[in-house]
Amino acid sequence: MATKWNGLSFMFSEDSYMTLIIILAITVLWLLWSVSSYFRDRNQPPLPPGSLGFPFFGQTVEYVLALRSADGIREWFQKKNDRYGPVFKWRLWGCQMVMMDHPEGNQFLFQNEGTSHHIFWPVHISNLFGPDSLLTLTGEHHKLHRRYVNKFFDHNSMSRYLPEVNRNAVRHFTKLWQGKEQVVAHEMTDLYTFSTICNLVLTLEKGPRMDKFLVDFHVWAKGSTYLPINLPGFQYCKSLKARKSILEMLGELMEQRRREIAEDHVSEAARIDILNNLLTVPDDEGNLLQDSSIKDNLLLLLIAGFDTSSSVLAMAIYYIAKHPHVYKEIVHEHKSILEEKRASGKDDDSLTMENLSAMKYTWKVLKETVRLQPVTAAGWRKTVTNLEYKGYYIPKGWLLVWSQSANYSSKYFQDPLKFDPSRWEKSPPLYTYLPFSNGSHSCLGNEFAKLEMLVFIHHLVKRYSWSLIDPNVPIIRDPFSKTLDKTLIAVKEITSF
Ligand code: HEM
Repeated sequence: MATKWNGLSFMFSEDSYMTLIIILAITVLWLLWSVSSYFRDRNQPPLPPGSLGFPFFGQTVEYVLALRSADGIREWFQKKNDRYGPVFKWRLWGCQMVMMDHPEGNQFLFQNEGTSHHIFWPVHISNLFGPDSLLTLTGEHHKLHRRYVNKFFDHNSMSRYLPEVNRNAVRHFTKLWQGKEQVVAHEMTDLYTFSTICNLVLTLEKGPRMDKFLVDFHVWAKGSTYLPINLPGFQYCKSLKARKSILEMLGELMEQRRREIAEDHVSEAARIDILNNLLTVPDDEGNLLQDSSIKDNLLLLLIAGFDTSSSVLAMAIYYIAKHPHVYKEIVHEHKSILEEKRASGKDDDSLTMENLSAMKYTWKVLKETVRLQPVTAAGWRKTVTNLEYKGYYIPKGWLLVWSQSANYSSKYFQDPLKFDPSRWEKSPPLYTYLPFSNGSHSCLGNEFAKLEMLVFIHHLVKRYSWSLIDPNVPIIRDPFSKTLDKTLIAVKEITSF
């Protein structure tokens, strides 16, 4: 009885009144929210069709699995498109998203960037890039930083970088390909693009430091496509550790360069590299970037300029081998360039910007490669206001998604799964083909990527013919496209070209 009395007295104690008030307040708030959303729903257009799936996870698992191959991701988008139409909602890593259509949706997304929406990355990905990276910055901060870094990627800069990229390519083939009968081409393109970007960004020569960098970058890159579990043994945790190790090395290189600048000992090549520019050239407001910002952006340039171009080059080698008429046409183009050079008295390995401009067919081959094997399958922006698009309501905080799925649509590309560089004689409608994205976060290094890829193909075609060891090898994504055998090829040296 005493216990029962004690229990009742507890029920009517001060604490219990507080509990009752909190429960009542929550109930009233919930009722208010329900009533307001009832009226809001009646007055507002509907949400886009589609399914958000399970709370938090939504379609995360199926999407991450689909990302493992270009076919997988193409089929995933196609399935959704067939079921719901080109604009649909879904959920990834706890974020509600709306897929935009082609080309109007993409145009809307890129043209209104910074007003109704801005760049967004899930926390686990922005932690890999860092808070000061161009890829994660938004608004005025991004504009200022981008304008600044862009100075080092304009057309004039390209002609300054060309001789060094060319020297690096020649060195690459002389040191790593000579005397070989078989080559793992993707490993080679990794080494080429990595040494090229290390040269451009840091003037870092081949050696133990570059080898350690390369290992860390491979580990880092995988982090974005695995479950973000930061526990020992999990890929994501390894990728964060790799980031830390890369930043430490960048810190050491910055200190070393600062000493060289102070002692006026900077080499000719290093004077034009990105590190030197970031350490010495002030921005429009007369300031130098802070160290954390320099490190995040050096890391971004190294990562953005390495795996991406390497994957495109390795896949181009694969497609060229599979299409002998494409190989023939490329050979013809590069022979003509060399004949012209010889006619003007130049018979060496040097290349000019004019020579690169003459590589029109090679560029079509690379464009066609990246159409079928895009580097980025999709990207997103976060809405900062409620939106209405094509009769649908998109709430503030949801994500808008642009994708490369138009690359596989017969609406824009005839026989879309066929590798056909000649299709690039005509351009597709604006905002359908977006290999380098668009808008304020579009690829900053696209001109450089074009330059280094054309240089590589030129020296490859001049020196070797090649064939695939396994023409039926499957293509996967990890995180970028590659064949399962990393494009294993048999190579034959060409004695006169
Ligand atoms: C074939 C090679 C490449 C492809 C296909 C490619 C593609 C892309 C794409 C699609 C984006 C935008 C992502 C988005 O909008 O969400 C991007 C951003 C970026 N890329 Fe590239 N990229 C390539 C090579 C390079 C190279 C060589 C560099 C550097 C030298 C580079 C530097 C950057 C940077 C700095 C950004 C971020 C720009 C910003 O957020 O303001 N990329 N790239």
